[in-house]
Amino acid sequence: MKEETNIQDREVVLQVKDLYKSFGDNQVLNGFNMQLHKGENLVIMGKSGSGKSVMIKCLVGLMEADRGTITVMHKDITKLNEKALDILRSDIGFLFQGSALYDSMTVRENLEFPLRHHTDISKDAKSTEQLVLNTLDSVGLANTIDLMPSELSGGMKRRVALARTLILQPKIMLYDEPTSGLDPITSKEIILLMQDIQKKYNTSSLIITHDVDCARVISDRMILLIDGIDYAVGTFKELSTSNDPKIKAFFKQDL
Ligand SMILES: Nc1ncnc2c1ncn2[C@@H]1O[C@H](COP(=O)(O)OP(=O)(O)OP(=O)(O)O)[C@@H](O)[C@H]1O
Repeated sequence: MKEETNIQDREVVLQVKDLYKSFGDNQVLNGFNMQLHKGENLVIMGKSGSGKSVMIKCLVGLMEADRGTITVMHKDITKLNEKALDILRSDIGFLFQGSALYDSMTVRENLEFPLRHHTDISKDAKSTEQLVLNTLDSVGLANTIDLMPSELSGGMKRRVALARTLILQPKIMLYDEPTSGLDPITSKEIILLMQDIQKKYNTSSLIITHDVDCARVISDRMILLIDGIDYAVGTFKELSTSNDPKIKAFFKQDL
């Protein structure tokens, strides 16, 4: 008997099938497919303008696809009403490029903020404080609880933004360019933190990045979004050693 389950054999928590989206003559997604398995780190790479953000917006219901199906935790999101969609969204955590903190609030208040909309998690002041502290601790920043965002470095802000997302204990994490704008050392710290979090919370993560180093370190599997489709799917090793000119160019280019 095998000791470990193959990722591909695990439950599918997010699935995109045959997704199409165009803007006028600009056919951005042309039948894109994707499957994210439980506990998996799936990286999506694509050149600038290839449709990564469009895909992620369709995923979270911020944009309507022309055609195709999107299933999150076995539910077809196009068939859900707003209330059901809201419940489902609470299972999904986002760390987007611009996930800015609220500048006028302390770190503690920033983390308490999402809890207000999810009273099932926040019970009383004492347990809320403990939850805020524990979550900050998991990003290594428990000592910043009473600081203002202006007192934090760029990397620390990104960590606090991550903690603010984690406090709702999402099952799926969506990271859009988690290392953009950070220096190489801080980027590495964020990547290690993403790995720690995946282990601690057993989340499934979809990571959109241009950062080849980030992809190498974090991905269980990768998808290259080229010409609006899932042009290549495989491990970093498989794709980075491919002889296909389109894939090769991808790994050489500064995207
Ligand atoms: N609301 C919109 N209206 C019209 N065109 C759009 C809209 N949103 C995106 N596009 C177009 O869709 C294409 C893909 O854009 P998208 O933002 O998804 O690229 P991306 O892969 O995320 O790029 P980057 O890595 O630079 O963020 C682009 O040609 C863009 O101009």
